[in-house]
Amino acid sequence: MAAIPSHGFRLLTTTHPWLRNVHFSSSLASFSQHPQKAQASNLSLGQNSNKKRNNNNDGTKTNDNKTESYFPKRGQILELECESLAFKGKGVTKVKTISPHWDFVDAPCEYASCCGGCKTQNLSYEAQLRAKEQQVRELVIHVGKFSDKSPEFSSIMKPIVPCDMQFHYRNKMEFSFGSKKWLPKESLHEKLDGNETYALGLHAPGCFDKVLNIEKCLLQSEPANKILATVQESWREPGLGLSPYDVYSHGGFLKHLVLRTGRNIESGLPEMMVNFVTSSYKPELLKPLVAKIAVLPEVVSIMNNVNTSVGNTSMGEEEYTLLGKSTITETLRGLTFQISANSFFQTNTHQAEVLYKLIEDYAALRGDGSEVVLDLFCGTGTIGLTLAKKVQHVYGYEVVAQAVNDARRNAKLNGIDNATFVQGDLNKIGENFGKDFPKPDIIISDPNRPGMHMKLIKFLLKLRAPRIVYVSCNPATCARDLDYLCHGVEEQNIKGCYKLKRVQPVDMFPHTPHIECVCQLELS
Ligand SMILES: C[S@@+](CC[C@H](N)C(=O)[O-])C[C@H]1O[C@@H](n2cnc3c(N)ncnc32)[C@H](O)[C@@H]1O
Repeated sequence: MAAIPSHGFRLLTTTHPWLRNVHFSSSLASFSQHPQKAQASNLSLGQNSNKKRNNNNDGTKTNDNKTESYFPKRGQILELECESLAFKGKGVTKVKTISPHWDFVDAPCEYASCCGGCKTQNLSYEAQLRAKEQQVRELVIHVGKFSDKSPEFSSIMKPIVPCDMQFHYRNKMEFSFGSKKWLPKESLHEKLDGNETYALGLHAPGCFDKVLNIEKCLLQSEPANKILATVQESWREPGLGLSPYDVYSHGGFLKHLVLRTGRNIESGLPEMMVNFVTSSYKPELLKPLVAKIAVLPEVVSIMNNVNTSVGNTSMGEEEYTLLGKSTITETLRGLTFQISANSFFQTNTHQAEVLYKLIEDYAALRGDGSEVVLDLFCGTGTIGLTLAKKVQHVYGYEVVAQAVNDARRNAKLNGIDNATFVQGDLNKIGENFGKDFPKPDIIISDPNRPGMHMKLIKFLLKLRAPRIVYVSCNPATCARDLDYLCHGVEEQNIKGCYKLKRVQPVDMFPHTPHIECVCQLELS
C-alpha cells in the first residue's frame, strides 16, 4: 500500500497495516456480527456504521469513539456495500481515513501512491526500521527455527542499523520504456493518441505491460535526474523515429534506460554511466539522444546493451560503447573499483561502507596475513578485496563473467596480488569444487535473493570452515539457510555443524521493503 491520501477515498483492503481509523462513509459499509449473514449478502447494513463497529465478528468490542483503532484481520468477514464493479468483477467499496496512523507521514515523492519503487514512503522512517527489524526476528524464529526462549537469543539478534541518507542513495536505477502509459483511475477516460501513450519510468505494481511515466526519482542522484529529464525531453520527438519496446507485439526499439552513478577518484565528484538497452543494434538511431546527454558534465560513459530476447532483463547479449569509457569508478573502504554496465555493485554506496565494516568485524580476522578467505557470490570482488590486505589469500567465485573480469581488474588497480577470482555457477558445483583452493578459515557468502543452493549448503557442511559470514538481501532465504547450516537438513539426514552467533539487519534501502542482513556463524 503506497500512499494513503490522508483525507481521500481509496479501495478497502482488509490487510492495510497502517490505517488507524477507517470511517466507512455513512451509506457505504459496516461490520457484521454474523459471518454467514455477511457472506450471504454484499449489501449495506445501512446507516450508522460507527455504531455497528461495536460488535466485531471476532468477539471483541469497540466503542463509538471515532479515534478507536480498527485493524481488519486476515480472514475476517466484513459486510460492505459494493459501490461498483472493477476489473475481473471485483467489488469496489470506499473507506475514508479520519485520522492517519501515528506512523503516517506525507510522502515527498509525487509518484509514491502509484509507483512500485518505494512502497513505504508514507511510513515514518522509525516505523520502517521497526517493521524491518521485526520481520527479520520473526523469520529467524519461524523459518530459521531459533527459539526466542533460549537465553542467548537476545544477544544474537542485533538492532537494525539505520541508513542516515534516506533519499538519493541509489547509485543505479533501471527505467523501462513502454508503449502503454499507466494512468491513475481518474485519468483513465483521457484519450491518448500516438506517442502520448509512450512512457519512460517504472512499472506500476503488478503491471508488467504498463509503465508509470517518471520525470524525477528521489532515490537516485541529482545528476541521474538531470539525465532522466534530458532523455524525457526528447525521446518522443517524432523526427527521431524512436519507439518503445512493446511487450505484446515484441516490436519497438528502446527497452530500458539504466543510470549508474559513480565517483571521479581525483575530484570526488559524481560520474555517470548511461546505458540504453535496445532490442537491436542501431547506433544511428541513438545518436541524437547521445549528443544531448553527452553535454552533461557528469556523463563519462554511454553504453548500448543489445538484448534481442523477449524477456525483461537489461543485460544485453552484446554491449557497445557509444561514448567515453566502458566503466565508471567508485571508492569503497579506501579501495577503487571500476564497474561495468552489467556488474553487480552495492546499490547504496554510502551504506555499503557501513555494511562492509560490519562484514569485516564479523569476519574477525587475525590480521597477521595467515588466513584464507573464500568469497562466494563475489560480484566485482568488493568484499574479498577489502579484506585482502589482512589475509594470506582471497578466492572469489561469481557467475557473471564481466563481474569476474572487473574483480581481477580491480585487484590490479588496487595493487592486490593475493586474490584469485574464478567464474563459476555456484548452483551447479560438482565433486571437484573445493579442489582448487586450500581449506578456508573464513567464508563470506553473499548470494542474491534465492539464497544458497542445496549443493552449496552440503559443500559447506562438509568443508567445516571455522567461520561463515552470511550476507543476505533476503531474510527469508537467509533464515532457511541458517537453519540448514545450524540444524541440518532433516529430509536428507544431514547434520548441521554451525552455531549462530549474530544476526545484524542493516537498512540499505529506505522506503522499500528490502532488508539486508549480516550473520555470523561459527563451527560448533
Ligand atoms: C548480492 S550480489 C553480491 C556481490 C558482492 N558480494 C558485493 O557485495 O558486491 C550476488 C552476486 O551473486 C552472483 N550470483 C548469482 N547467482 C550466482 C550463481 N549461481 N553462482 C555464482 N554467482 C552467482 C550475482 O551475479 C551477484 O554478483
